[in-house]
Amino acid sequence: METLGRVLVIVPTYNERENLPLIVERLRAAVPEAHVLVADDNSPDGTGAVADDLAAADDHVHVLHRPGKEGLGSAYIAGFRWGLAEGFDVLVEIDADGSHRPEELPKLLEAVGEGADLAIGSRWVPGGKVVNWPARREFLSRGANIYTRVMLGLGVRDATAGFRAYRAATLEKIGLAEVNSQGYCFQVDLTRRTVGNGLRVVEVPITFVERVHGTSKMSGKVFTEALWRVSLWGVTGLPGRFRRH
Ligand SMILES: Nc1nc2c(ncn2[C@@H]2O[C@H](COP(=O)(O)OP(=O)(O)O[C@H]3O[C@H](CO)[C@@H](O)[C@H](O)[C@@H]3O)[C@@H](O)[C@H]2O)c(=O)[nH]1
Repeated sequence: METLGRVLVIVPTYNERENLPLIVERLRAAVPEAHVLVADDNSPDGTGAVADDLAAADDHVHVLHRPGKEGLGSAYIAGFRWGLAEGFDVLVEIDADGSHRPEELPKLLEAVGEGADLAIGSRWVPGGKVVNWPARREFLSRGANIYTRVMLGLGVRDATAGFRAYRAATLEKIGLAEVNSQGYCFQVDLTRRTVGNGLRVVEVPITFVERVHGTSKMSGKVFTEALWRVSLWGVTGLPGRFRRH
């Protein structure tokens, strides 16, 4: 297995005051050498101030304050740009709410170390599962992934997953400047760009646990954006049209 270099875990937050200290503590324990970047969209509940306190107490924790709620995709892109500028070699996405278990991050990093350009923590491969998700959410996620597979033919079972590890070189290659998807379809967008560039995607089975504190930011707007964008990508071209070489 190759040495990974410096790892940055990006945690996007919108109203995650209760969850943030827990996830940061678990991340720091699970992968002590990794740095953590909280990308907060000026959460009304004061998550930004909680993040500042965590950063003041730990030199491996950093905060990106953004002026207002601009969506998950835009928060991650800002985090990626920060991480690439700081010279990190692997950039990780994880939800703040504990749905993704930091204790499973070493498995994702191992997959990158073994040659994956993108490792996805997947609910829908053998060995993957969801715990405590309402039937409606499970139906929506499974349905969205089946629809995405049929429309885009990416060969990925959990293209909407939000627990991921990217090589920096992957993010540099896939054209972040052209990404304008905002909600959860951002995950599909980056997946199709990675596949379209001929890079290697590996799905690692994970257990997704429904949050205990706070609420999901899933909304009609997020759902509608995903539906029309995936349809558009499906009818306008194969992943190959994003190939940059
Ligand atoms: N900065 C910022 N963060 C946001 C925003 N919207 C959501 N987040 C943060 O993004 C993470 C995921 O949001 P949730 O609202 O908790 O997501 P979910 O409904 O549990 O959705 C999960 O499943 C989706 C579908 O499979 C995934 O696409 C998604 O990434 C996530 O894993 C959380 O840490 C949340 O605070 C935003 O506009 N700005």
